[in-house]
Amino acid sequence: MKRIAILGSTGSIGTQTLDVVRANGDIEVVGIAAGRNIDALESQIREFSPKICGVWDEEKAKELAVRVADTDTKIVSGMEGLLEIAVMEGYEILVTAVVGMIGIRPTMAAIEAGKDIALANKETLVTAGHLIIPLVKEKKVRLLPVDSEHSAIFQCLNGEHGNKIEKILLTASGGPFRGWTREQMKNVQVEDALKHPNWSMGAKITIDSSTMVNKGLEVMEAKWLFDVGMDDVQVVVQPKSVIHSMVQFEDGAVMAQLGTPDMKLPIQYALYYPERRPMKGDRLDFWSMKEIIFDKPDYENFRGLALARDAGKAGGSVPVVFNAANEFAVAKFLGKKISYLEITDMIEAAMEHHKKIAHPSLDEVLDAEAETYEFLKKQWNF
Ligand SMILES: NC(=O)C1=CN([C@@H]2O[C@H](COP(=O)(O)OP(=O)(O)OC[C@H]3O[C@@H](n4cnc5c(N)ncnc54)[C@H](OP(=O)(O)O)[C@@H]3O)[C@@H](O)[C@H]2O)C=CC1
Ligand SMILES: CC(=O)[C@@H](O)[C@H](O)COP(=O)(O)O
Ligand SMILES: [Mn+2]
Repeated sequence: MKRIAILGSTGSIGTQTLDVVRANGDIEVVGIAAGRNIDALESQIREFSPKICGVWDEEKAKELAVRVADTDTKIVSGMEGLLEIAVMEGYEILVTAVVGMIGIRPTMAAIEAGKDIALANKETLVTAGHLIIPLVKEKKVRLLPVDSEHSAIFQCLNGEHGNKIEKILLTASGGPFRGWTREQMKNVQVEDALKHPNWSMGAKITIDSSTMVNKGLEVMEAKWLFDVGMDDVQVVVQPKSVIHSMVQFEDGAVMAQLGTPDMKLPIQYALYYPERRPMKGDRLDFWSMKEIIFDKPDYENFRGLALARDAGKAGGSVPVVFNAANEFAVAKFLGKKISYLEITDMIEAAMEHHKKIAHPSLDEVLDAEAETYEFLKKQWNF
């Protein structure tokens, strides 16, 4: 019996992780956590009987505790709650499926406690990769990628026994505005940007895919996971998301992982690695697909992708500012407080304003996040 804890159990990745648990029947879920959605948490408690459940919002945590008083699940709240789940005894894999930099501290605490990490949350690695990767090595735990492209790369590397990567070919759908100019994107509304061509995901990452900031974050994520330089990761637009990513080796061979757009595969692969378990669901039909189209990314109109490259190359605290500004801007866009193009305007302004710290400590990472929020609030009069 495997035992896991899931931070972000009510979200897109969290609920699909629970689907994988249901389908396999040999995983015990000992801890779950979410932000505010206590209706979903209550039904998860009743179905999976976790020992502990975290709710970020303190009031909601109190409400949930009353609702589930008839169960044995302990309810905790806030960051203390997330940390308590992360370090609890009696489980092996933490699924980090919360959205945003909030994932850094519990992920690091879990690694310190010797847990393997199934990592969906890319913001954690983008902003704290310089702290997390050495810690993973020191504690000898496994960092198992869940993000579809990184799972694909991980699968392509399986059995390569340390053969050197010449290049990572990171595929991108290009999002709903592929081929558009900035002029055409001026009046994009939230509802338009939430229509991803291939994947059904949470709101924040769906907006990130539309701006291609998601791909920028993923280039930095690949840099940390696979120990390559920013220029060793080539973004390849492949609109149907059939090829989830590829690895080119020094002899010119290219290995690719293909599949339907279903996150349950990378989630299951991470949970059972190195074993492949059977999985029901759609299969690719190459006869009806007929062709796979490729294109170059458009760095001029998708400024977020260009800014991500700059941030990744600058390193230190700059990716923190890139990511924090994007998290702030996307929340404002989803709340209909700023226009679509202001997302990248905010990222650019925050990066220009920031004075780089070469090797930020965890406190400096979190301070750079807070300072970015303060700067943008002031500049945009929030
Ligand atoms: N969805 C996907 O297919 C993919 C997602 N990812 C990455 O995985 C992560 C999760 O994405 P996704 O599942 O789409 O996001 P969702 O928005 O669907 O879910 C986010 C989850 O995090 C919880 N949460 C939010 N804030 C807090 C907090 N402060 N404390 C505790 N829990 C919190 C939410 O709880 P509540 O419901 O209460 O708000 C919810 O359970 C992101 O980093 C994303 O980039 C990567 C690849 C694919
Ligand atoms: C499912 C997943 O991993 C997402 O990150 C997805 O890849 C988004 O697609 P694009 O960013 O390529 O549009
Ligand atoms: Mn991805």
